[in-house]
Amino acid sequence: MAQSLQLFTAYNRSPNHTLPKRATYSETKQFLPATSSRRFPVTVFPKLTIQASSSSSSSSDLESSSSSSSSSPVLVNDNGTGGVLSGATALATYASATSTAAAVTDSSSIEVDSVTEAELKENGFRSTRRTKLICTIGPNTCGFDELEALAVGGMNVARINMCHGTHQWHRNVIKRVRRLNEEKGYAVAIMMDTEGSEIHMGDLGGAPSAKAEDGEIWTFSVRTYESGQPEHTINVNYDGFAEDVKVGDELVVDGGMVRFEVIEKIGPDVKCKCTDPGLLLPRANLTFWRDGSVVRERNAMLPTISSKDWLDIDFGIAEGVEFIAISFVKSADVITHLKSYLAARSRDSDIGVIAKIESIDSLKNLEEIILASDGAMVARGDLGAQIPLEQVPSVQQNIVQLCRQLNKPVIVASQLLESMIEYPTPTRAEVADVSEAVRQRADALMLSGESAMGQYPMKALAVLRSVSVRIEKWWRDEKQYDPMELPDIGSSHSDNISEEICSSAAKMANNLGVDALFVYTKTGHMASLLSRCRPDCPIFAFTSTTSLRRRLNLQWGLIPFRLSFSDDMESNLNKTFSLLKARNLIKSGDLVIAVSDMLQSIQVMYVP
Ligand SMILES: Nc1ncnc2c1ncn2[C@@H]1O[C@H](COP(=O)(O)OP(=O)(O)OP(=O)(O)O)[C@@H](O)[C@H]1O
Ligand SMILES: CC(=O)C(=O)O
Ligand SMILES: [K+]
Ligand SMILES: [Mg+2]
Repeated sequence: MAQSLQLFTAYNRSPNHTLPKRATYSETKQFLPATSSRRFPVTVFPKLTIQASSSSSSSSDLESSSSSSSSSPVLVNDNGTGGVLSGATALATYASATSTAAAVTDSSSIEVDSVTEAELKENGFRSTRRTKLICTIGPNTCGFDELEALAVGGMNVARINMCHGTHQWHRNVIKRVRRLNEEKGYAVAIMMDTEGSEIHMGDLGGAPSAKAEDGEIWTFSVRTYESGQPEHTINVNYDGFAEDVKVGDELVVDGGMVRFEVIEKIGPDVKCKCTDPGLLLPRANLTFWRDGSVVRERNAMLPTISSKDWLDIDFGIAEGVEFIAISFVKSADVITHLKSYLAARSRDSDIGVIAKIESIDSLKNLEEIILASDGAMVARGDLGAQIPLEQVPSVQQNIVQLCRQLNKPVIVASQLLESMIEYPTPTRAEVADVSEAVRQRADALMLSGESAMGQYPMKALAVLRSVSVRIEKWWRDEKQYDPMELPDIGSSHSDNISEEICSSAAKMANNLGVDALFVYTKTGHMASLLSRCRPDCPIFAFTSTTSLRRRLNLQWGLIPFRLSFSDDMESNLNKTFSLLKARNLIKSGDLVIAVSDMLQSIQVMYVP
């Protein structure tokens, strides 16, 4: 070790540290001006060299994730001068290049997924993507090949929505993702999203969608239609529906995708006139509005976790999902209740509970809900149906900030690239929206219909990836460090020491321009504390279990590896250096800062 400095006292935190000038990294991706109105962003790629691994290590205990990889826009162009490929071609080329890398690594004893490996080697640590990407899996992405293409394209977490499909369908998706992880070394986590018991439409009698035109009269009814659904009829899942609505109310489908006005009530049937035409999707959410605000009659008393949700949760436990996202959370109690249920039911697994913020009640109790949860999702689809749309951006920013302060991962979801359900390129406004979420340093961005049933799931993911990398690079080049004040959150002195160590390590990493932060963590806590600081270099998180490795894959900037390690940091570091060097993932002279759960210290060293 060329230089090792152990600090047993934490540095003082300064919110406004100045940073030294850093080398700029060559551009890997850029948007060129479009000449036609809809054009896929083009990609300029640096040379990608795949090097054979010269591993001499006998250890079989290191795995790295795709997550990091995720990152990049790395694609292949062997002249390095800016050949232009379409996103899809580029992805395919990259995939084939990296599968060569995978083949090379097969002969060695260290597992590392090909995408991460190729990217770390080619672009260096600093240009790896920090923002994590979640894809909702649906009919267009549930096959093994599609799931693999998503993993290659940077999917860190696969979301399954229990509003749709059977347990068998979801089980097959989970199995395929697990197989992908096992065979290819990815660390794609599974997030199960509950249906919740808010009011929603039925399944449209099996039709994939239905078009509602301006002025058409539709009937919303609690009746279920055994023998086929009459035309322009929608089943509603909430028994009190016809009693609760009034003539003149506005009925809002899916947060405003389609609107109706209630014109007549006939027993259980509610006749409505379409005032804002659009596409009705199966099981879309329904809200009704009166005098400018959302009406919450008896439906406000519906349980957050319905009996169907409990069955789905049992399914999630049995399948060993990493995260359960709870729809329409109203208060912290439900999260606490679920967490104790999970603790009792699944002693050996540690399922993270994500609170979906998508109702007025959840905004009222925001801080206590986030504190009780393991993360939060800004579910803008339903949220935008409950609060005026123009409030959604500021609410998003507040939730993202609060989550970071409370050290909980946060996901920005819904309509990021909505137009890509139908078109191969995003709108400028969508790109701006994605950029803003990245600039806010959300942990993760989520695709919904774009990846579940859209026509261009891989392209939508490629857009998230390239916009993330581009915006992250831009803020690094512009030195736009985020001086967010991070309050102490720990309840014990030892927790506070960990926080101080992580914030000091992150600050040192920025000031010294180190190549990577290393964290050795048994619980993931120190890794999340480093991620919370949003440092300027990637964080290699070493953990001893595969399930924790997958869980860490939701958090900003973490590149999770599985590694068997001991309490002896010196030997952990030497082992890690030799394993990573053998794979050409780091080289002599790289500057690294390391922290761990086991020893309250910060070590700064050059890779020997
Ligand atoms: N498992 C599935 N099977 C069939 N279609 C699906 C599935 N998952 C999603 N979809 C389709 O993709 C669309 C968007 O999916 P998504 O799960 O993101 O819905 P959402 O409305 O954003 O989420 P939520 O229901 O939690 O509010 C759905 O309306 C549905 O048409
Ligand atoms: C994701 C989700 O549930 C929403 O946006 O409503
Ligand atoms: K859901
Ligand atoms: Mg929702």
